[in-house]
Amino acid sequence: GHHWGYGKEDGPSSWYKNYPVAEGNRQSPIDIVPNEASRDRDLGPLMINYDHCTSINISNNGHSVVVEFNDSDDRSVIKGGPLDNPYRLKQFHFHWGGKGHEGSEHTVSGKGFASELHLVHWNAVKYKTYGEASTAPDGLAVLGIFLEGSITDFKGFNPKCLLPSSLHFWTYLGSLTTPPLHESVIWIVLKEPIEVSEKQLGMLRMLLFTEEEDNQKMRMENNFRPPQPLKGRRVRSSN
Ligand SMILES: CCN[C@H]1CN(CCOCC)S(=O)(=O)c2sc(S(N)(=O)=O)cc21
Ligand SMILES: [Zn+2]
Repeated sequence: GHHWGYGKEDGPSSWYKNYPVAEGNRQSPIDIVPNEASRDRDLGPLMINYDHCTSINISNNGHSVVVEFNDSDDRSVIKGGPLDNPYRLKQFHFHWGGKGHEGSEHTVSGKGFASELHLVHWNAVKYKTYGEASTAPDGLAVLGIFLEGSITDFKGFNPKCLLPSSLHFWTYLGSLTTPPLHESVIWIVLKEPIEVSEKQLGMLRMLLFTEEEDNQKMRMENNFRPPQPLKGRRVRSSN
């Protein structure tokens, strides 16, 4: 398929050439401005159940580090909040920068975080396969969690213990933040960041881009798309 990346030639500002939806009306990420978000009474609490999540593998897909889960049943689901159905956990991955407060995809009043964790879920009630859901306007729900650098521990990759204490969130209708940029994502961004140690962030930064076919190695960092135009969308806030 079309090769894309985060470099000068193949990065976010050139994705529109092969993926015209990059200039669509519900692109992600966005800059979230808290006092412009509307508090919505009928946004119920988010319900996250990862107790029996079963990870299958961890891989470097050349764009991020991805942990895949068994999504053959409803054992790991997210529901409530803006969602009309339970959405099944499929994978999680990270976006990060080379230093400091650059690296997250969403920003809050222009402020970025060192990294952003995306837990990707799909609507298995309405769609038969993940692929089908990934192109439907209500097919995916991605939970975004900001990571900021400080010296604490985070215990491995069990998503349950990657969640902050508060599940207060912002939500809006958006897209995948990488090609194919499908406008199929209900975004749920938690307000409270989790803290990871510089050591862990360093580990993320150490990951190399490794593409089987091309042998030149690029450092995998700054794998984030900048905020996209809101185009009149409403951002809602949980109570
Ligand atoms: C590098 C490609 N990243 C894609 C791969 N998938 C999309 C295509 O799937 C078709 C079956 S995905 O649904 O796993 C997904 S979610 C996000 S993000 N950053 O918006 O959370 C990007 C991507
Ligand atoms: Zn992502």
